[in-house]
Amino acid sequence: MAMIPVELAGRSYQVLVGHGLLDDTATHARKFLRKARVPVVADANAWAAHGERLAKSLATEGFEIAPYLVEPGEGSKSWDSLARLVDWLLEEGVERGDHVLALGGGVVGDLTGFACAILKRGCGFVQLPTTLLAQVDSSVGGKTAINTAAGKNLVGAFHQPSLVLADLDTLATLPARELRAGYAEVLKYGVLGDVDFFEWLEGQGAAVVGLESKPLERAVADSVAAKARIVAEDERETTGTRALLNLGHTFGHALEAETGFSDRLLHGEGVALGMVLAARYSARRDLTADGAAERVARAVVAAGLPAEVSALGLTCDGKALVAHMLHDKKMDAGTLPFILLRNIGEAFVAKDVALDDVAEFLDGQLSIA
Ligand SMILES: NC(=O)c1ccc[n+]([C@@H]2O[C@H](COP(=O)([O-])OP(=O)(O)OC[C@H]3O[C@@H](n4cnc5c(N)ncnc54)[C@H](O)[C@@H]3O)[C@@H](O)[C@H]2O)c1
Ligand SMILES: O=C(O)C(=O)C[C@@H](O)[C@H](O)[C@H](O)COP(=O)(O)O
Ligand SMILES: [Zn+2]
Repeated sequence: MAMIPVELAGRSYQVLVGHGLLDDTATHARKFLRKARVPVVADANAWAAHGERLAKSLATEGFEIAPYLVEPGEGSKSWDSLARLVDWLLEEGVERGDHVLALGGGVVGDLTGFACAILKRGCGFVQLPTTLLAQVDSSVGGKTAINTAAGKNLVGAFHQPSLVLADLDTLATLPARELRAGYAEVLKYGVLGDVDFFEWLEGQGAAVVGLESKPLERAVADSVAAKARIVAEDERETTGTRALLNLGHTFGHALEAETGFSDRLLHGEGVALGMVLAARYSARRDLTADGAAERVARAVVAAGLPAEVSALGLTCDGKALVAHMLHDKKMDAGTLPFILLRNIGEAFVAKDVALDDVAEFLDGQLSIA
């Protein structure tokens, strides 16, 4: 098992990565649970596959679960779901000093985290991530949010969990497409800041997605450690360091919006496409070393992820995608910073990108057969 600290003044916490952790939830989370009845917000699929193990673990320490099931899918990161969940937490009598457990992927983690951020001005929560994406990314770092009609994650809060238990065994029941989507965020850590990790993934990516124990544990633990370092340095994305974690997301979120936040394009797939677009756009501006962009694209394709936006069958043009980008939270006094590459492992924040140039670049990418 790996234990990775997220060091933040006054609210540091541990991320535990390993096998069988869900069976020991009661042991690890005990100090956060003050009442016999424990509210658990769970993705319905994660609950069906792993709820019993969680209930059994809590029962060994005398806890009883109050389950609240969330409908799977991005649609649950909505005002309606948030309102229903907050009402339920209030009915359950959750107090500020209590902790809520969130079992599931990034959708349940983001929704529950946000509900806990605003419930009575903030109660505690523990993340029990059950997707690869949630284990390597969304359960760590305290970004919580819902989507609105205008775009992705537009209403939310920074609210850190008190503990994260990433049980690798839960990934055994995850559909292959979801595993691949989560892998995009793993690859992201290599592309943005660690060429050695990227190279290791070029060799071991298939083993990671194939859930081979050792490579999987290393990939998850190294990803979490990379994220923990960045979050500790720039928790609220104010200095530019944390913005690097947004590599691929400016393009990716626009594609997610254009496809209606639906199963047509999963978040991780949008990130994979977005990373390739960011790399190619960097090449267009002569910023990157020769061949770097296509090397990123090859790593994406090798993992069974989409690398060509033209294959999505979108009918919009580049301008329409750029219009979605105007809602990006990185927007600053009318300028949209982009995360671009000098090389693999060397991402940086570019503040001099002209949006009509991006639209023109995207027109070309949309029509590549
Ligand atoms: N807060 C952050 O820092 C952050 C980081 C990255 C992504 N995100 C957000 O995370 C969301 C995507 O998360 P995700 O990829 O985990 O998707 P998800 O939460 O929708 O889960 C993916 C699918 O897997 C199912 N599932 C979950 N665990 C399972 C299991 N163990 N076995 C079988 N099925 C299981 C779910 O029901 C769902 O159908 C997006 O909304 C994205 O914006 C947030
Ligand atoms: O933690 C971060 O910071 C990230 O940017 C991680 C991303 O993978 C994640 O998708 C995040 O929710 C995107 O942030 P947003 O601020 O663009 O909504
Ligand atoms: Zn992401």
